[in-house]
Amino acid sequence: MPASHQSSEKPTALIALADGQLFYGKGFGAVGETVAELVFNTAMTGYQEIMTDPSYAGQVVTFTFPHVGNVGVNAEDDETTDPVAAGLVVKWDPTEPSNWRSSEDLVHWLVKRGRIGVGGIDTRRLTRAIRQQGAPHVALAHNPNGEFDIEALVKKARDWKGLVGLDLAKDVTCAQSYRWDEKRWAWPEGYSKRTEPGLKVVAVDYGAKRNILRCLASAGCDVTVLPATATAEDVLALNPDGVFLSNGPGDPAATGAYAVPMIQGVLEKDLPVFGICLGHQMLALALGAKTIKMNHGHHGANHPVKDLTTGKVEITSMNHGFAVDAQTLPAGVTETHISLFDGSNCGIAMKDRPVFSVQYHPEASPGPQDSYYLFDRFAEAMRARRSA
Ligand SMILES: NC(=O)CC[C@H](N)C(=O)O
Repeated sequence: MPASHQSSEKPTALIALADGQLFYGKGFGAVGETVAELVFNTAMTGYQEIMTDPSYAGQVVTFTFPHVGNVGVNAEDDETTDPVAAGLVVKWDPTEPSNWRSSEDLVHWLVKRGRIGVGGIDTRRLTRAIRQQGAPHVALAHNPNGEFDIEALVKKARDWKGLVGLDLAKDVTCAQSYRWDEKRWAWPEGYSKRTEPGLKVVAVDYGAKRNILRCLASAGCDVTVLPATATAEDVLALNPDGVFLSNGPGDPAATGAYAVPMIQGVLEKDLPVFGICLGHQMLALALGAKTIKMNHGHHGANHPVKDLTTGKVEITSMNHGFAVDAQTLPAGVTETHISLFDGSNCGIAMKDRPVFSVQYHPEASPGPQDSYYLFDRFAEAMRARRSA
């Protein structure tokens, strides 16, 4: 069993919460400081996908599962080019990786990519603090000589303005449009390319995870990705069969300032539209509903969701700190999915139109694959429109 950080060792990392609570640990990865919102994730696998999920911009992730780093890091599982989460907090220090796909260990990967890790933390206590006070603002510091200016760190955490009102999609979106043809990973060939003619999908990138694009390709879509600030004219000029709205970081209300007019322009045409997570929230805003900040959000790979249209329960992957307020859904829009943890909204659809979205992550990366059917539902809607 790896030893967690012992209190007799001099701590080399500090997590300072805005309310003054301090958590000392052992630093690894990059040296330095960062200020962010602190969330916890309950997934037992997929730390690499979690660290590289662009929706985690502005957040430090506490892993409630203790064995993080044990399968190393590989060249295939990044959800975007670099880690986006601001840092990670774990109970056990990462051990030597053991996995046939591992090409690097987590610690060096974090060093190269400038992300701080903190080990030896009582993550149950920290998670309880997050649940009790709502996702706190924190300053994370890693200093090998163990010296910390505690007051300054607490002040930095306190002064940080937080995610409400913050548009981060602009920071993580692609700079230019591009085509995507890689399909989902499968044994034994790994990733393969879509070669057959496909349904033309424009995916608007607010911080898209690669596995979402792969799921679209596997469902038969010929995907063109456009930057977050694309207008309805840009989207419609490509004459798509359907429009996809991606996940992404930050406050949907802030990103909605430019995304909502684009979505409303697209909705004037009778096109299938599918949104995931931030894309779900912005579709809801475009339809006239409101979003709210949750207490500590949902982050994990074990979240039960009920599909109200079929009565089926799916176990899902989630990562969101905002939610659509179902009370504000206008006439003509139904709630299609709810969380069985807290009843919060997890999906909407327009009545009589193939326009729908979910709050969770059907691309399952990391997490269960119960919800892949949504990509097929989107593809079927596009095929139906073509043959109408
Ligand atoms: N995964 C996502 O797209 C997250 C959406 C949004 N930033 C939230 O935290 O709720």
